[in-house]
Amino acid sequence: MTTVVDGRALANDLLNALPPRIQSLQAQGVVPALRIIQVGDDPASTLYIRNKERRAAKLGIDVAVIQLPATVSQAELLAKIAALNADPAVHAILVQMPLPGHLDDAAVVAAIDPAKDADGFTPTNAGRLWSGDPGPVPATPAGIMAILQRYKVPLRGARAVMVGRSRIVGRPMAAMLLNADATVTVAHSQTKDLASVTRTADIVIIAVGIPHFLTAAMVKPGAVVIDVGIDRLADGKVTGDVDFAAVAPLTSVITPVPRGVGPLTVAELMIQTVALTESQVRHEPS
Ligand SMILES: Nc1nc(=O)c2c([nH]1)NC[C@@H]1CN(c3ccc(C(=O)N[C@@H](CCC(=O)O)C(=O)O)cc3)C=[N+]21
Repeated sequence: MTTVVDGRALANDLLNALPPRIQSLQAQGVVPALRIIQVGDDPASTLYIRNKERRAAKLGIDVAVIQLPATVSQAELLAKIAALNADPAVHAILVQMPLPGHLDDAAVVAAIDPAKDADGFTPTNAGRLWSGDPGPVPATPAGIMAILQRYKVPLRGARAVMVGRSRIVGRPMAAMLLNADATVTVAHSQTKDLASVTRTADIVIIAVGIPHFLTAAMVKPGAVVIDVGIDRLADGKVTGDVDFAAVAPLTSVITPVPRGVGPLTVAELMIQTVALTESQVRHEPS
């Protein structure tokens, strides 16, 4: 029997815990404030950002998108981040990825104050995660952990294969699974005989950005399959990295695209924004 994850319902459930926390901050005169920096106007990024904005506004989070032209210089972008770091009314900052090629991703991410790092991408917070210490964590892998927990997928001792090694998904996901006592393999574009690796997995998580890349021959019967891909087909339809029709019948639990991992990414970002605000309020000099 296959269970298809309802990402939208789980996202709504998680978000239901936020209003009391937001109200308690408001009672202290604080409105959680998230700033999203978008460089250029990639339509997919604009859509994801709109979903984040809509959610934030609905919750009473003060959200604003700072649009910078695709030609912005590294120095100008770093100056914008420095200004947000210094603004006590801003609690959470994220720079939407990917950035145009002339910008240095690593340097841009490293410029964000780790205490305001909504995505948990800064080296400080990535290091905390790999060390097993608390801190802000990347939203997509955090959302996947919420799915695995809600659908009661056992992690201790389980064989988990992460396909993809990006800063935003693969690497932090591997750390979170390891912190949860899974046996973790990270596979990627240079992995030899990928199918023989994924077929050993109790849990396969894929984030490669290639439509229908994971086929039935790559999955062990009864496995859990988590699809992080948001891939656009020629006809404009959105699909995932998993050949869902062929793979789903083999699985115990599988996420669809859309309405699988995506809504959890947005929810976890809201949760992170509130958590960062709470910790800044606690640490405020009185
Ligand atoms: N600094 C940074 N942080 C991010 O968190 C970040 C990023 N850069 N760059 C791009 C990825 C992608 N991402 C998504 C957000 C919302 C949906 C989402 O709302 N998905 C819906 C709708 C999908 C659709 O219809 O296209 C769903 O899957 O049901 C998906 C993906 C955040 N990302």
